[in-house]
Amino acid sequence: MKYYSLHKQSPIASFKEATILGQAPDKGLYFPETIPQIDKDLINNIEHISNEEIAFRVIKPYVGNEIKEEELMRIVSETVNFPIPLVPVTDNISSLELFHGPTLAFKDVGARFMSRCLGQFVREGQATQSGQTGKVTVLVATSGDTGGAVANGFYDVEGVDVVILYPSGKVSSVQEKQLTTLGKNIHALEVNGTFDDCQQMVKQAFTDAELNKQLFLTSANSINVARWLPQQFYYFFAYKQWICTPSGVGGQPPVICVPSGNFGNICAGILAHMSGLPVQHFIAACNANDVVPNYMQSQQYQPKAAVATISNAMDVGNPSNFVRILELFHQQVPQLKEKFSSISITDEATKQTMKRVFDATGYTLDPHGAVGYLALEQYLQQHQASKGMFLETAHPVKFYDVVEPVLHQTIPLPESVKAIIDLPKQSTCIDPSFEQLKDFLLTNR
Ligand SMILES: N[C@@H](CCOP(=O)(O)O)C(=O)O
Repeated sequence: MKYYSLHKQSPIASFKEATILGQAPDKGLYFPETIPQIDKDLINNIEHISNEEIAFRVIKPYVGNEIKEEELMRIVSETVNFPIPLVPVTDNISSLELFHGPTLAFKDVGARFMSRCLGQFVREGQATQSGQTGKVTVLVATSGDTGGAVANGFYDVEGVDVVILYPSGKVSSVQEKQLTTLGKNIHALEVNGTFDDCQQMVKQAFTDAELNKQLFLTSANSINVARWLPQQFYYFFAYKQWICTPSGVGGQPPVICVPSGNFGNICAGILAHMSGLPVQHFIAACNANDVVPNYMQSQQYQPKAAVATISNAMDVGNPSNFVRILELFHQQVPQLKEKFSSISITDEATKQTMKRVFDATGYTLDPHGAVGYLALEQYLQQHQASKGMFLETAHPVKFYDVVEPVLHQTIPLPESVKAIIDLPKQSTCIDPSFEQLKDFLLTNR
């Protein structure tokens, strides 16, 4: 598999090159030259195939021979070694629980896969250039969940330093502890700005000649193909379970609703579908950050400053991966509209949904899941013959300060949260200034 830059001004890259670079030199996102078609046997017999094998067969065409088969099998096995259950919530809505990994969010899948691939390339000595320190510096911007997952995935990985930028005061207290308490090779920069400022500073770093002469920088956001592509796995795991539920047993493919911020997750789902995974329709559920819902109405893509909401991991005003979605549909809006809708949900409606669903079913939604649930419910009201699932992208405990007062319930702390909740935060405060990021990187290399 080869990857081209969506800006079409950079040389074609291999999986290894695209992983190591993160973003193409012309600032474009890498995109696969072809969309591999999944062997029909995988879909037809999926309920008899292990998650490890599904993941291996899905990712293998994207990796090619750049990682040995037995090594790739080890990487995918370690990536998906926790449960990803599909849980029925009502007669026509199920929840794909993606929060059973180490940092309690869907980002664990991509972060674990990418950290292991990059670790392998570093060990092989292929991730350094002359004049640099021999270390790779992973830069990542987070609105909440990516930071913790990347910190956990890369913690103590030899030859890799991680620098996480997060918007001060705009992530939950559990998310902040996850990304600021590990120490060792993990450094947190608390930026006095928004997620978009953080993302912009990170992207600028990849194009700064002086920085790139002295440091080997890469990205662990979903702009990196090794973070983005493995997110396809759980759409296949969802389908494997879906066909065994009353909703899927007649062969009707699901509507899938994805709480969306940077749009890497839903973009991976659409890619899986285009490779052959049966899906009826995709819904991108957004909070008040409604750039994509607006685009679907007006066909005008107008990024705007992110606004803070209770589903903070989706507080993104300029989603990086929407360009990949347009590319998947060859920039054809009618085809896009047939398969993809986007709905914006307010904070008030999010809270009401959390309460209503808990009272009616006993199911605890986190604020992101509640946005997904409500958007799906609204869609199904207009499409009564359909049934679907939403992705429950994070554990409600990550947002206990929002969830507990709404439900009037206490959410028990899992061991992984108990272990960090009282640890001191270690972070460096900076302004949303590229020069300050650059100083930090050059001083701390
Ligand atoms: N929602 C994200 C924002 C970054 O998204 P990514 O998938 O590109 O890493 C977060 O939680 O940080």
